[in-house]
Amino acid sequence: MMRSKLMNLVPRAVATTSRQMSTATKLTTVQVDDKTGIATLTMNRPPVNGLNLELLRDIHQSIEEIEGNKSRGLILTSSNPTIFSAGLDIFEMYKPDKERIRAFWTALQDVWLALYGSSVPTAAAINGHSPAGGCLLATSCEYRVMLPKYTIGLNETKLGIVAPKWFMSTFESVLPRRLAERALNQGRMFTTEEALAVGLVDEVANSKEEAIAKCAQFIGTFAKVNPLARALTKQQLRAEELKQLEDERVQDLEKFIFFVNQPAVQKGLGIYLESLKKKATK
Ligand SMILES: CC/C=C\C/C=C\C/C=C\CCC/C=C/C(=O)SCCNC(=O)CCNC(=O)[C@H](O)C(C)(C)COP(=O)(O)OP(=O)(O)OC[C@H]1O[C@@H](n2cnc3c(N)ncnc32)[C@H](O)[C@@H]1OP(=O)(O)O
Repeated sequence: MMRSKLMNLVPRAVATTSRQMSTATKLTTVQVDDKTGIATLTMNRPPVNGLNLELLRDIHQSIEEIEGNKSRGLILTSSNPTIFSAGLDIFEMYKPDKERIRAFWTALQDVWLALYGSSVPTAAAINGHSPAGGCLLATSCEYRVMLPKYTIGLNETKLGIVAPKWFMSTFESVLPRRLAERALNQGRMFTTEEALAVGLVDEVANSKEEAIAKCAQFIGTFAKVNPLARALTKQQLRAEELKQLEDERVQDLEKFIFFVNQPAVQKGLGIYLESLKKKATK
């Protein structure tokens, strides 16, 4: 897979406008800035960018498109003004349909393999809350810029569920081990300011536009670096985690199906969904 991605590393021609590359997908858009050659992938599934099967498939398709169109980098962001992504759509896991939940988890694996293993430089413009699966997407990128007064983290234990190993190793690739372990066990959500202090995000910006500009600046730092050497370096650094999931995809899926169907887990998810609804009616 990486071999074919590496074939795409010939720099693209530089023009002066911005083009919408993909409108075929409904829940994501890809906009390539023809001046910088950087693609912005925007998630657009109201109300909270809950990662359901369709959104995950569209994100995957958009990443593949960006890999294929010789973009110089990928910036992941959201069209929602206050939420980057609320993480996995809990309705996919609560009283799940037998076939659909398999497709759902497989699509999540696809997205992570494509994003974490992307051959192009990646950055997240985190323009809102980013719990759980939202945090997974952000930490799969190489750089993070976040807006003030939001939260980010892996809060799974608070929901009575367990973040899979690859969620944890992604988190741990950003945070020091001791801090990552404590935060995972606590299900801790970090405010923007706390996330900056511990290095969970790299910079804070005051608007989405500024966040995207800072992400573009980060991607620009590779302008004078040989793209093949950069991609191979990234690939080697991330190879172990990628290989682990590639090798254990089926077992990972079965473990998820077994775990999520446990009565205690279903009960916990039901209670959590109720608490979200109650919050909305307060
Ligand atoms: C031994 C075991 C070994 C291995 C384990 C194997 C397998 C592991 C098994 C499972 C692992 C799963 C990993 C899970 C990852 C996840 O991502 S779980 C999802 C976690 N997400 C959250 O907890 C976020 C919850 N949402 C919020 O905190 C807030 O909604 C928000 C901060 C994102 C936004 O707040 P507001 O702007 O105030 O919006 P509302 O809260 O009013 O929400 C609007 C609307 O959206 C619904 N909603 C919110 N989040 C979700 C969601 N994640 N899924 C589905 N629906 C969601 C919310 O209920 C509101 O709905 P309505 O009331 O308008 O109908």
